[in-house]
Amino acid sequence: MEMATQSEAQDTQDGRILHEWHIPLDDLRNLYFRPALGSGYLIPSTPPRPAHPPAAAAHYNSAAFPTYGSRQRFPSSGSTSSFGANQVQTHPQSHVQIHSAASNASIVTLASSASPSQFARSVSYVHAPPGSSAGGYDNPYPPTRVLTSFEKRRILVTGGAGFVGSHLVDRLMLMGHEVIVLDNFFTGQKSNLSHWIGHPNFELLRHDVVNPLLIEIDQIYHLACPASPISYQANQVKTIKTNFIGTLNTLGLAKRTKARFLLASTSEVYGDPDVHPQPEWYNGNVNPTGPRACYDEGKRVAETLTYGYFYQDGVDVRVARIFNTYGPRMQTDDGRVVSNFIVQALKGEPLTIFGDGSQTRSFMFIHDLIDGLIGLMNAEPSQNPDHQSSESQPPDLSGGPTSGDVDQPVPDLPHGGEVDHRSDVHSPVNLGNPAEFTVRELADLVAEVVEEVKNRPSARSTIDGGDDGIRQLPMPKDDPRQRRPDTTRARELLDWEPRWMLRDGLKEMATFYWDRMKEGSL
Ligand SMILES: O=C(O)[C@H]1O[C@H](OP(=O)(O)OP(=O)(O)OC[C@H]2O[C@@H](n3ccc(=O)[nH]c3=O)[C@H](O)[C@@H]2O)[C@H](O)[C@@H](O)[C@@H]1O
Repeated sequence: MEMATQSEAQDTQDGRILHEWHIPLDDLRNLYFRPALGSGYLIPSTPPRPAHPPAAAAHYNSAAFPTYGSRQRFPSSGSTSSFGANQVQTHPQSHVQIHSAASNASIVTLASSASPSQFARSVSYVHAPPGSSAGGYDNPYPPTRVLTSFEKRRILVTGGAGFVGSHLVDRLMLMGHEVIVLDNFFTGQKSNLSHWIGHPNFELLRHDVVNPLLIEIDQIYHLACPASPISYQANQVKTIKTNFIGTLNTLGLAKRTKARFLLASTSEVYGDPDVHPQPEWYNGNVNPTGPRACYDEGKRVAETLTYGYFYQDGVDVRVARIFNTYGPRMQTDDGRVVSNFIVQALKGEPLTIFGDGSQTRSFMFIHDLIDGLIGLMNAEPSQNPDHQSSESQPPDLSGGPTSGDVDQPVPDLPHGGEVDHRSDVHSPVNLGNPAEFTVRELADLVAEVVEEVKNRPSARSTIDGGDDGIRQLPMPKDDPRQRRPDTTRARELLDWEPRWMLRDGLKEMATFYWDRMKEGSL
């Protein structure tokens, strides 16, 4: 495919270092260009009855029931499933046996009570997305790297079932790490991660970060918080609580376990900026009482807490300020502009432009963001004395870091001037694509790309809502007029630059939604 060729060529031709987190694009695509569990349908089927059903509940186990441990044919799905390689052992008296099976199928057997007669009434479901074969692989999981115990990290991703979180989890799993996902499923979805469920390196916890959690962990990516304006404004108090109490709890966990902590902050900390493009030293222009304040101020206090734990307790912290990001797995009703426009264009509906469409944003494709996040988490301060600039020397901190784990305290970010960022891994880092577009330009590009994806002569001509297929709606309050990251720091510190052009990323995302439309789930 055109995009794969381009991206792969960039990997090898732009002269930049390939890190262990640069996974081949096709391996990543395998995880989202397929029907997710949860987007298909359930096919009832009847498992073969055992020749000699056990007489008592205590004998209900996988040894007594060959169904659970051997190859089995499910006539209704017409395919052969192999569950032996991926058996889940539950307590013998458990009412539910769950077998993660092939990459796109699983069986859930409900034995409503432990008696032979009731077993006869038990029902099995093969979960088979349309067009899939239910099972068929001995190892149902995508191949992951094998790491030594020295290299392998136990990594917590809060909000790991969401759009950004699930792509991060994919990458960390493919890299061979052990990943624990924590999500309250307010905006996250289990189907984003269904391909990992049952994998020995993977654990999914339904847990809200506003409650403390006691686990052992090496690294924490703290992503938990709805990011779309309609989601975070739906319950403003909860949004603030998530950012404040949730971050407090997660930092407490980092402190106790001495884990490295990365906060997913946001470009929204700059508010409606009066400095353009936005460098990290810019302190922003946020309305503390407006409708966006719960998120903007929530993330600002999350940053403040992060540096409180850094200075006071020596927690090894990283802060990524993430600019507008898009890609496959964004929920279709997410409400953000890219998902709205693509879904509207695919459905032949008018694209809803808020205001006159002259406001600007800089859109980053999800794979670029994940490169940046993992790069930042693993960045170490440069040991090269040439890189130790005076600005990045530790300021005089009475009562500064108390732990020897921390390499350098956060300097005050200098306003302009010559700075060498390579020695300062702790200060905030902008992650965004500096290519800036008006919302109107985005609408035009989306219409073109969707036309290509649908392979129709003119998608735009099929969009209702006036001559140009646009419906103009009022501008939301406090909506930033312009936004573009200054990415100098990310480039110098992480050797990171976005590689995905907007057109290519939009095509990838439109193809993802188009597949969902064809399978009937959109
Ligand atoms: O996508 C993101 O990463 C960011 O999305 C939002 O920030 P915002 O820039 O307001 O994102 P959108 O809701 O996608 O809006 C972008 C622009 O498009 C406009 N828009 C949005 C939706 C739509 O249907 N039409 C439309 O014109 C909005 O008014 C805004 O000017 C969140 O507040 C951020 O936390 C998040 O980081």
